[in-house]
Amino acid sequence: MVLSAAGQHLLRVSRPGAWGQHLLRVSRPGAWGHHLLRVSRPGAWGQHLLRGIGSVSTTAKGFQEKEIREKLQAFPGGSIDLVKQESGIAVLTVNNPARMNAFSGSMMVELEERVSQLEEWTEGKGLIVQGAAGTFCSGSDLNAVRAISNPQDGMKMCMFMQNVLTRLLRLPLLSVALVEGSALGGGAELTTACDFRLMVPGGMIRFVHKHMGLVPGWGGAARLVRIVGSQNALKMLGGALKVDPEMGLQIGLADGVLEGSLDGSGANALLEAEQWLGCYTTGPASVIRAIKNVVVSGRELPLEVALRTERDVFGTVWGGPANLQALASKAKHK
Ligand SMILES: CCC(=O)SCCNC(=O)CCNC(=O)[C@H](O)C(C)(C)COP(=O)(O)OP(=O)(O)OC[C@H]1O[C@@H](n2cnc3c(N)ncnc32)[C@H](O)[C@@H]1OP(=O)(O)O
Repeated sequence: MVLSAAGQHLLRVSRPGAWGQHLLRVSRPGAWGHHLLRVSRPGAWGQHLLRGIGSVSTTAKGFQEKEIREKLQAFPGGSIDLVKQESGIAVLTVNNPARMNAFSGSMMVELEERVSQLEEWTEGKGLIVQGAAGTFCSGSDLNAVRAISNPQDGMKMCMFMQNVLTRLLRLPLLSVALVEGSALGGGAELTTACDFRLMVPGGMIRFVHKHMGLVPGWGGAARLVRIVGSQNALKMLGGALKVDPEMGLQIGLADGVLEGSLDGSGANALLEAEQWLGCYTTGPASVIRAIKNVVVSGRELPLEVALRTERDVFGTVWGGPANLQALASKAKHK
């Protein structure tokens, strides 16, 4: 259900007149340029609203998702692979090693499809996002970038990726970016679309946009400010800083440093990441997903709406199987 009038606070990045003329407005609902924060509301007790709080509107003026999908498909290569595991932790792999896991156009479209699959995965609790072959992701495929370097197409690609990454972050799963090797440009933005970042020694997160004559456009700057604060974000973007694991920990970008691969296959780092994430995903899916939902609403919604959402989510777990079992076991929390 789309939030109704009083609670609707919409963050809109809108465009007056021609493509390329950017105006950043924080505004109220009504006219054009919608980025809607949607929450679903349970009709009755026990009804699960854990589809997450959000599909993002793709109806912003000038943005025809079908059209941009077709355009992106014209730049093939690589894949986005998804493995859903019995443990409730899925692994999403950015797979284009010949181009250091750069995002081709078809990979952008595949990412959207994988996010849709994860939105439908009701048993899921966690997600690890990694790159293939020991490196994370070198951003958008520069061959595709060159071919769609006109402002209209660039803006459409930007909106497509911004929507997809917003949906990724809002999934009712605790998500981790496993950063082995380099996360550059759009790859750095991708790391911020996860709840946590784990870095492997030698790993690097670097917003190289400035050197490309750009700023982040996939939502990476907005998310970065929320993660490390505006001072650090300014330094990272302004200096195109190479953030290694040590600096990552220091500024709060990294949540942990792993030992990393023993054999260069990435297997050990993935195992370590699964163990790390397992500390937070142990327990019933309904509860873990509810935890993510209340945190996302607290982070993204105005307080009044977040409190209402929290009540609604609370209603989905109160008196539920996990709650009743805990009461029956007279659990002590020493
Ligand atoms: C959203 C905005 C954006 O994301 S803009 C894109 C930002 N990213 C970049 O500018 C990355 C540019 N690439 C690099 O700096 C280097 O290739 C990095 C990733 C550091 C790897 O260096 P190095 O280990 O020496 O390998 P290399 O340069 O020989 O690369 C191997 C092959 O991969 C390719 N590659 C790499 N990155 C991209 C990319 N983003 N798009 C397309 N191709 C990429 C290289 O061109 C190279 O290909 P080839 O072997 O020469 O055919």
